[in-house]
Amino acid sequence: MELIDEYQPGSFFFATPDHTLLAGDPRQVFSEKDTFALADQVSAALTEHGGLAVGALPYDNTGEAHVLLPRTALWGGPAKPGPQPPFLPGYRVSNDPAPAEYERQVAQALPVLRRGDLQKVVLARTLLLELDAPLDMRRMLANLTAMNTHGYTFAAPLPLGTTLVSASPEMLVRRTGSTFMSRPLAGSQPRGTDPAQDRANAQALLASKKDHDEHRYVVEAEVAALRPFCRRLSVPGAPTLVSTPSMWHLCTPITGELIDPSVTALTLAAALHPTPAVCGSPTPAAREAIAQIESFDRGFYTGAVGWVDADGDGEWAVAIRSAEVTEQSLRLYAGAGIVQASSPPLELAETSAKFQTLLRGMGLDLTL
Ligand SMILES: C=C(O[C@H]1C=CC=C(C(=O)O)[C@@H]1O)C(=O)O
Repeated sequence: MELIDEYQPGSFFFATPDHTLLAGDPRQVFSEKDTFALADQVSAALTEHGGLAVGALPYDNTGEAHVLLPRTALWGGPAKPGPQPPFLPGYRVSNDPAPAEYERQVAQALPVLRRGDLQKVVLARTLLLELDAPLDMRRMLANLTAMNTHGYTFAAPLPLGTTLVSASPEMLVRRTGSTFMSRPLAGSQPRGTDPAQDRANAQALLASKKDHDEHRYVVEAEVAALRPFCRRLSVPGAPTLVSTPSMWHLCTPITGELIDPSVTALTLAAALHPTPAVCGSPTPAAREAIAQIESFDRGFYTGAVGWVDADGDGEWAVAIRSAEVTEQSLRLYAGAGIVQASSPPLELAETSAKFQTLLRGMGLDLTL
């Protein structure tokens, strides 16, 4: 019996390569916008009630969080559902912004990057799938989990009754006792269609100065955010390659030991979020550029989803490769880090490749 079989709309589902968590029936909901204050409120409630808290942080610190204290929380081993037979009803697809408009938005950021006020900005686009009949979320989650054995697959309930579904490859932070880990990703190439092309794409990524620049800003920002909490911080000198079924990425696994072991996983997530993997560098200028250039509200896309327990342990994933799902629609999101050397058509292609994670999870073979 898989925990995923117990999934009901409104449940919180969080699968990692190590375990599966299914939680529901909230006794309390926290919506505090200031994530450090949120972390303190959640810790106080966990001290009183025990157990754990689960939920989602939005991308922007002007949006409300949605963190719950569930009455029920079931843990299982790694989820191993089989791939599902086709389950998607008929659908219509539309882009927001249109692909040419996204290229124009990337081009709009380039002069600002060249002036040097901004080193990197992550710009996103969305794809709306309107369905002819209700979506079977449980089968979609099962299919995503089956295809995404090395990353996170989650479904987090959101304030207005929608659900954030994701097959994210990126760990924001995992705390176990006084030690923690973060695995920032930035710098990407699509997987190749044959083994030779796939290897060539991986080698091109390893050799790309533009992608190493994109990656370096994330590592530098994470180190600056984490150092005040750390007795020891270990950061490899160069990133390594990691892959998902759709993408290659550059990854730097950062580990550390806390000075104060009462600092929780949620406080560490608050300190890190939003990293330049989803926002940019420096953060205030990137935030401003995103607000000016992007034409939609990110909501919980590029936020963080995870759990924290009464001991302060927990794990938070970056909410990318995600979609906001209603009963009969999915809005998929994909972004790309833009730096001085970016080219609008290549960034458009990168976001199209990133959409494939969820599209394939739905059993769709769509050329974008
Ligand atoms: C913002 C996204 O990906 C981030 C994570 C990995 C690689 C990225 C990149 O190479 O641009 C992005 O920083 C997304 O998938 O929507």
